[in-house]
Amino acid sequence: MDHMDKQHPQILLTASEMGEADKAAVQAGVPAMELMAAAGKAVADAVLERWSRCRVLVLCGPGNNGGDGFVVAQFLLSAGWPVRLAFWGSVETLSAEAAYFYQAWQGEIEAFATDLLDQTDLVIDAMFGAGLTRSLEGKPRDMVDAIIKRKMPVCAIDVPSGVDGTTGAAFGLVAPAELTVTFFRKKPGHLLFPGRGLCGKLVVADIGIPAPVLDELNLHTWENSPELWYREYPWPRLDGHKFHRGHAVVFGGENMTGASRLTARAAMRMGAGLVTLAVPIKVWAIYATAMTCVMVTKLEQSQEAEDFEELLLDPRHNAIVVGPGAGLAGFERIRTRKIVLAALATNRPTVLDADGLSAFADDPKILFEAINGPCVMTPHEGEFARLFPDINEEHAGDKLRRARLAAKLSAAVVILKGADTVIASPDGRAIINSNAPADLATGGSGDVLAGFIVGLLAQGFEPFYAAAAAVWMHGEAACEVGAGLIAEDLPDHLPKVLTAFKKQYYTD
Ligand SMILES: NC(=O)C1=CN([C@@H]2O[C@H](COP(=O)(O)OP(=O)(O)OC[C@H]3O[C@@H](n4cnc5c(N)ncnc54)[C@H](O)[C@@H]3O)[C@@H](O)[C@H]2O)[C@@H](O)CC1
Ligand SMILES: Nc1ncnc2c1ncn2[C@@H]1O[C@H](COP(=O)(O)OP(=O)(O)O)[C@@H](O)[C@H]1O
Ligand SMILES: [K+]
Repeated sequence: MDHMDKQHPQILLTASEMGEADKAAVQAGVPAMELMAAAGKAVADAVLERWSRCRVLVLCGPGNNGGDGFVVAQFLLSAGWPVRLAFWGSVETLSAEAAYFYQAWQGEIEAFATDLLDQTDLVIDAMFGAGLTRSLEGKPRDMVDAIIKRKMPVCAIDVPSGVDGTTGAAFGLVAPAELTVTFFRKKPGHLLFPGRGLCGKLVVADIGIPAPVLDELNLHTWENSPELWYREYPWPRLDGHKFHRGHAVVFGGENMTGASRLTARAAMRMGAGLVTLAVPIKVWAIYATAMTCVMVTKLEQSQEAEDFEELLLDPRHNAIVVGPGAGLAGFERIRTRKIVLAALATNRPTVLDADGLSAFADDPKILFEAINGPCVMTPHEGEFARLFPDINEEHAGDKLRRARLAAKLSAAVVILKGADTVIASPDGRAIINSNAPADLATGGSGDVLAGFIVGLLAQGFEPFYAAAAAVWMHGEAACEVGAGLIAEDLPDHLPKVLTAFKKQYYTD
């Protein structure tokens, strides 16, 4: 836990946390004026680097986002670019620093009008920042509408106006940016959809806020990176043997037999010393012929759950996964529930995925009450809605909060999957993943993820870190495979990912 440092470059700041950091910086002696000057310069530098000289329109809003816009405009003008500036707001309500840069702007100040776009090649969106909580209306809205219709290139300051920096939600219309320049640290809304898709390339600029100001804040959100968890990673011991690396147990069902096979193979690849697939006797042959390094064990007809319990009496079976292909049709639902409850009763690290979650849709409380040990749940949005309908409704549009509340309610680490997977701990910490390519949207990739997690749990990795590490490795493996990825490829590309990871992070 100690390594999830608040000063980490991976820490993410909500709009109000950014405000607090800003205040603390000013108290520490960095003038607000200097912060704004540095912010505007950083944006201008990023524009000069990305675009060649062209006609720029800077759209300034009523707050400090607009203040940054005045600075950018002046820098670009001084660099010899043709710049026009339009302001929507009132001079009287500008902050002292924004008012200063308003005065310092050497060009004309025009009113918002969409025909300004006729003579424009590049728009600088300095209308609203990350703290916006309602839709744009009136002139700013008309402007955004026109920018979208004309498909104009946009550089956004802090966030594309209309995106909530804290949640990534979009209020009404938002003009997508090609480049977004934000300050000091990323905000969750840069990583969560739809915000992430509207930011284009994201640049984080240092504007002189001293990192130690973060120590005083109560921060608990990070962008996923090995930096957060590599120090705790269960590296194989030089003198180790397979029993040092744990023994994962995977339950496999009768119909979707591929799912748990993917899970079992993924657990082996992740480094579990041994993996046992426990399956109903009538499908045993199917599994046994398909698996090689994975052991396949039989569960007797109509007493599968009891046999599963018996298997778990052996304390060397130190991590369990139930869900992929477990089955929900007819009697299978009851069996899946029993198997899940048997796993949870051991209080050993358990991963619940897919059917292992959906089997409790009628009464999720039974599941939550049974969770008394380390547990990682991996719902996709559909499964999440089944287990946490109230949280889902009440906090629609706020994935980070939904995952956090679900983790708290269930006392499990919750991995809310998707293109912007969130990993939440019951203690309130959360990590947003950002390395997963869209190629992962393919059947079976979630089953592989469940296997990666259990593989790390078997080796003794703490569940929150195991969850974050597995999600990151999953994304890296998918990047290794590239386009055309099928789920089978993921475990088989993991060795390259693990090797590169070890090369960069292992220290004896
Ligand atoms: N450390 C920092 O926090 C720094 C922040 N800076 C800039 O400051 C910005 C934040 O400034 P502000 O807090 O002033 O926020 P904004 O610039 O987003 O402006 C908020 C203002 O707009 C009004 N408003 C909000 N929603 C509206 C709507 N839908 N329609 C009409 N008016 C609306 C609010 O009442 C408020 O007056 C950041 O995005 C960034 O660009 C930079 O100057 C550098 C330093
Ligand atoms: N567009 C996307 N970009 C990145 N990752 C994605 C995307 N869509 C899905 N994923 C990831 O792929 C996996 C899919 O899991 P899941 O929905 O359980 O599928 P399945 O049940 O077929 O295995 C999850 O890890 C999810 O985060
Ligand atoms: K903006």
